[in-house]
Amino acid sequence: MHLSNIITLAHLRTPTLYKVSCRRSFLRVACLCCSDLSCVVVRKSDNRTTLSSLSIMFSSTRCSFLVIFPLTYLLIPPSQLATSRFAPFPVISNSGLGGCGRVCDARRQRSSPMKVVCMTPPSRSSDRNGSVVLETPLKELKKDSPVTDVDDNSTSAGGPQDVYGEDRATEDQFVTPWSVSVASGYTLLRDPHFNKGLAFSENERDAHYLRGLLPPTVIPQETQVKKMIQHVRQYQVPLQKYMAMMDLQERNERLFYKLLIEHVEELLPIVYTPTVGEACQKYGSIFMRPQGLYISLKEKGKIREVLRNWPEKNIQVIVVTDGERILGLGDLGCQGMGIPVGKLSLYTALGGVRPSACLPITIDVGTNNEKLLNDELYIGLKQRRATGQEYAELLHEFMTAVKQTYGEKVLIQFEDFANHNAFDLLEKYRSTHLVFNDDIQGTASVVLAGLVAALKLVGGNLADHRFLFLGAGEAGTGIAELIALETSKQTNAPLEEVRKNIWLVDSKGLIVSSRKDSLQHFKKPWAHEHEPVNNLLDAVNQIKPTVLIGTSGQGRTFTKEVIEAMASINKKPIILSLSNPTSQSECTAEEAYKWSQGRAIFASGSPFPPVEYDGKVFVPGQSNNAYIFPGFGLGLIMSGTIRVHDDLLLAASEALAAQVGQENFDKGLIYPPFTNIRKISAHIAANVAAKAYELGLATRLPQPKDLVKFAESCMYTPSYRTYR
Ligand SMILES: O=C([O-])CC(=O)C(=O)O
Ligand SMILES: [Mg+2]
Repeated sequence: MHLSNIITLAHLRTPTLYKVSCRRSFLRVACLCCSDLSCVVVRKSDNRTTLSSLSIMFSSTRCSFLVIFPLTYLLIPPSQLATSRFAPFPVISNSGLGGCGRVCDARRQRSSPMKVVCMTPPSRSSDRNGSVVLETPLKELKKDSPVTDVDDNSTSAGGPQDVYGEDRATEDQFVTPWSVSVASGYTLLRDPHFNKGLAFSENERDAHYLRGLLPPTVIPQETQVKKMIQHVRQYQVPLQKYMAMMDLQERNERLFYKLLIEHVEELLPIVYTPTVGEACQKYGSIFMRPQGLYISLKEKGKIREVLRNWPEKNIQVIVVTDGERILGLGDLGCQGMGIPVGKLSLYTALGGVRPSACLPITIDVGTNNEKLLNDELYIGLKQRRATGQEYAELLHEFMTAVKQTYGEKVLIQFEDFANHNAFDLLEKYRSTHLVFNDDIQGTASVVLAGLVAALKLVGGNLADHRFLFLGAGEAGTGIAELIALETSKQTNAPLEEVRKNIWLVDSKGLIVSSRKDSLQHFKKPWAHEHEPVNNLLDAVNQIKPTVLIGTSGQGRTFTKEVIEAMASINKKPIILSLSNPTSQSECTAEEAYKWSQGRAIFASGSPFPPVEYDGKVFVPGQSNNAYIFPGFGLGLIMSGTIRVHDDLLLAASEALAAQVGQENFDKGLIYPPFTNIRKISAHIAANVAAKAYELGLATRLPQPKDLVKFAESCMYTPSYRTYR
């Protein structure tokens, strides 16, 4: 077990319950902050340990921090532990504490930027349960040696202080480079989780050894936000803005999220679609520091170990890609990492999931992108994609390892997998894991919400409309199925019947029954009786849709003729051009409004600026799954939901549609603005959780009375904490 896995830090002076991360029933609690050590063994129940009683025992010490060691760390059997109650713990020398030997003032009550690090994991072996027990060199801890034996100033080699046996090490002995430290001084300034830059107060500068490491001025976070937005705005090129934002995320996480939340409309297109697409394309050359976890074919058989290498243990959401279909840009291999990183930034900024609970993962099984294979700066495996059994085995090991490591309730969001794998993975794991495919299900949910809102502008029910899709992949068939499901619920008509109002065109033309035998399985439900039609324009003229939806990944495919045909059939044609990024959008907002003489109700996957046509300003909506997945995920997490059911997607959709106000409709909008996204996410989360409780899928009991308030109370806010 990795050291950071087994140590939980707690503040002694807060007499409450502490959640501890290990699964053993005995813990040894020791103070590592000062040499004035005490030590107790506590019994933990229900994964919580009462520390209130400990404050009495520690009141004689001057120290305000505890480190809790689970049993495995000390290698003492429970029987022995039970009898060695209050047995002392060997002192770890101040030098071993990396500056933590300073006595902390117990009277100060606030949070502390403390961390425990193991430079490399010690050698380990698996016990029967698959958990790992430390072997050496901690074996050399003299577990029976009383604290009173210890001479704090002793420097003699192999003395009581020499708990790691380092002084006696010779070249042929293995030594583990441990370091246990409070983040302070220079290290604190370079830790993005704790760094506050010039916002460190005078007191904090004194208490955390920051004097002289910062210029003398102290500024509040609000001023830092103002400064940073000016900094980002000075760049003309979106990719430069992206890099400035990533740089900030690496430097000062809370400032990054505060900036993103407060300027969400402006910065979403930078940290997310469309700029993130360009960042993925150029990832090799802009790559500075790794973000997220890379699991390649080289890690086959070792995925649990790879997961353990991630510094955070309490993971709630994983976004994973294999990079084969990044937005509409195709196979970007390992460089697809920008997508999970971007999606998870939105989980935090838009949905309020703690950054430390988010884990971006890229699975690298190679790439079929020749350009990348020949690029010396390519960061991934330089081989063609593994497929078939080899692919399935790696993915299965990954799915199993995730559940073993993080439990049943971790949400795994599949992102930007190619069609065949996306459908197969969702099908295979939906009954055993908490999985969600953003491109199939998230996109479907956001589009359904937009359509339900659009009905207020065009009239009628879903059943009165006729839908035509260009693109019959994940998004196209996912949206089609959710529309059919909702229509069937509203009308009580069988699913097969309502599907007949929904038509799809793929690269070979309209999907019709005569093509059924050669169709991929996910297209078959849409093969209706009709003569073959081999292009979109003819399909529009023959099917006469009221709604045209682009999910083709092909830019400029809604031509002037196509839009004009839609406008000649409908008074208010609904046109959704969903492919991302902007270059792949089926048409631009300007084209949609101009070619329909300002009559189109238009939304797109990537953002477009407002358009002036015939003296009127049209504000295009953004039909992007970013409206759904952060709130949807929050709803699952806060209710402890263990499986995703289609009704949860409908619940998310319904909640989003309900957030479109009259002032939005008046502007022709079918989505609310992103400025209110955290409020919107809280409503989505509440509706999703309510449905999960109704379906018996939620495990967090009892159900909170007011789910919207509960969702809001669960949300992370990026304001700075005050350090004691
Ligand atoms: O990332 C986005 O903007 C939406 C999405 O999931 C995709 O296009 O694959
Ligand atoms: Mg996607």
